[in-house]
Amino acid sequence: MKFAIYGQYYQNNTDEIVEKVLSFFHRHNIEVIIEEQFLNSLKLPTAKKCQSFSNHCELNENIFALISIGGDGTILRAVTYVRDKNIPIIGINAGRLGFLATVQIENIENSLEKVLKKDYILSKRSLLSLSCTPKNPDLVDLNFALNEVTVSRKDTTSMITIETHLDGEYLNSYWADGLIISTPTGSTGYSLSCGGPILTPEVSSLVITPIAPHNLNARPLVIKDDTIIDLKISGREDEYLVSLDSRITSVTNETILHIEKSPFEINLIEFKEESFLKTIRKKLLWGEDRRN
Ligand SMILES: NC(=O)c1ccc[n+]([C@@H]2O[C@H](COP(=O)([O-])OP(=O)(O)OC[C@H]3O[C@@H](n4cnc5c(N)ncnc54)[C@H](O)[C@@H]3O)[C@@H](O)[C@H]2O)c1
Ligand SMILES: Nc1ncnc2c1ncn2[C@@H]1O[C@H](COP(=O)(O)OP(=O)(O)OP(=O)(O)O)[C@@H](O)[C@H]1O
Repeated sequence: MKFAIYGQYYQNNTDEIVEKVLSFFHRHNIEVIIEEQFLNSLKLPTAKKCQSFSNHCELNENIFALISIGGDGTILRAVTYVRDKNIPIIGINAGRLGFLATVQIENIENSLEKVLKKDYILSKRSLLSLSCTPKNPDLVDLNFALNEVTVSRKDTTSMITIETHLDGEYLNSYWADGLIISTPTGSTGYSLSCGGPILTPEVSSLVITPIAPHNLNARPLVIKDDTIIDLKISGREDEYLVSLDSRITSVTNETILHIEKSPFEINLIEFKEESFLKTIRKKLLWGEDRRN
């Protein structure tokens, strides 16, 4: 059995967190491989003895799970290493919200113990894939998103028009700052901030949420997740922005975006005491009513 460790940032407490993880695995005689840049940032002597990986090709199906140390942003990056390899992700929350990264630092050992006993739930998360006509080199390799694909205006305060087709049929042209196509996982991220509904992770749906539309009659729309979405954008500037989770690039106005569900899923390791419903209550204060 072998585990991979990934982190994006080095902070005052990073060595302490990694030390907890490594000493647990050392006690259980389990091999660990650490992402190269993260490993180089660590000062911990025990970490220096571990092997490293520097890209997704170096992770294979022998890895039992990838441990992401950081916040939700780090999990989104961790997905770019795991891709379609079926390696589950465990998120240790060293950040603020930690909506996807649910293991708290004080529960590291307890949670890893449960992983070894297989006392966990694999939460299957759908992703979105993006392709463009004509092709855009920036969107060939990392063309998938766990949270959402967003289009938004660039270098202008002027709104853009987003002509939207679902399975080839015209839906409408949003006149707005942008448009979010969100997975169930992403429904608690950017889409939520723009008035979108929360989807539980297992539903087979996507949400189309406009960003500040100048219409009273454009509301978030829930659609089947096997729908093929085509977007054609026009506006005063020649380019607009496309983002996949936290990665962003510019695209010219003539480009047509094709968005559909990815052929693979990401498995997030969850523990019974940190279910999705508990997480929305705890981290989004869902349903909190101070009067009662
Ligand atoms: N106005 C907004 O709410 C807004 C704007 C831009 C991006 N985002 C979100 O941020 C993500 C990128 O993360 P980043 O770290 O690069 O940006 P960031 O540093 O601005 O952090 C975004 C915040 O969104 C939270 N978040 C991310 N994914 C989430 C999810 N699935 N459910 C609940 N909360 C979630 C993170 O915990 C963090 O607090 C995007 O995928 C998008 O969902 C939100
Ligand atoms: N390896 C790490 N060690 C210690 N702290 C970390 C580490 N990675 C991230 N953090 C802390 O978490 C913060 C946020 O990290 P990250 O970008 O992964 O998440 P985020 O998208 O901002 O989401 P969240 O709201 O969950 O923190 C960082 O600014 C830092 O304070």
